[in-house]
Amino acid sequence: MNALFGDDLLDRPRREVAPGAVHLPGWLSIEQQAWIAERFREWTAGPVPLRGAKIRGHEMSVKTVCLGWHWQPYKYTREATDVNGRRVLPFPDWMVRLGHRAVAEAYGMPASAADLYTPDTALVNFYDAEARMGMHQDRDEVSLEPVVSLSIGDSCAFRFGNTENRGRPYEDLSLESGDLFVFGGPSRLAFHGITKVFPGTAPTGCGVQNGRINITLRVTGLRDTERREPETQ
Ligand SMILES: O=C(O)CCC(=O)C(=O)O
Ligand SMILES: [Fe+2]
Repeated sequence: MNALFGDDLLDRPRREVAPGAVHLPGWLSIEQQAWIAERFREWTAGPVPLRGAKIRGHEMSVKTVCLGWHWQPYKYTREATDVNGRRVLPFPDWMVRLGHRAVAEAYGMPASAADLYTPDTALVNFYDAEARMGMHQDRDEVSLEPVVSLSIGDSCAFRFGNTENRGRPYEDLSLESGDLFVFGGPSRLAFHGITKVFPGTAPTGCGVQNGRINITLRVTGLRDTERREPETQ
């Protein structure tokens, strides 16, 4: 019943968690979630596979595949130089549109203003029941445009902290399948992490039976530096 009539959303209103950080529960419909989960299977088929990035020699428990630009600690490149050297898949147009809508709705902006938000990379994370992500800042981007985060599958405990350090003050909130979380402005460099995934909580029909997909859309602020061949006259 909950999934059908959205009763759970009555207990989970949209909320500004901190200045510039907005949680919109149940933002994606179950059909949109299932459609994105299908795309996830295509992205993981290559050219670059899902992999745990290595941080100071330790492989992350969260597995990631990127679109547009490939992220590795602590840089973005077009080719996955720490995986197989292949260029990552392009950033899809529908994700640019989704990013516009997300920013417009989170900040109550007219759609025309949100059009200026042009994400060019997505980090697509997969969490199994044991995966966690330690407290960190998203700071490998040159741009300080907002980060748009979408969740599909199992629920998790998301810790959203302050911009100074990994410790308190922070708030623990639950991110569930279909939720949108946008953090920008004064919260853009807030520390955040995933402390737990709750197995068996993915709603029927979301396209993920076990585990959690998280997609963060970002603006790298980078430009390709390789010189193009001059056009022949
Ligand atoms: O899984 C999440 O909700 C957060 C992911 C994240 O913080 C990141 O990819 O940098
Ligand atoms: Fe992050």
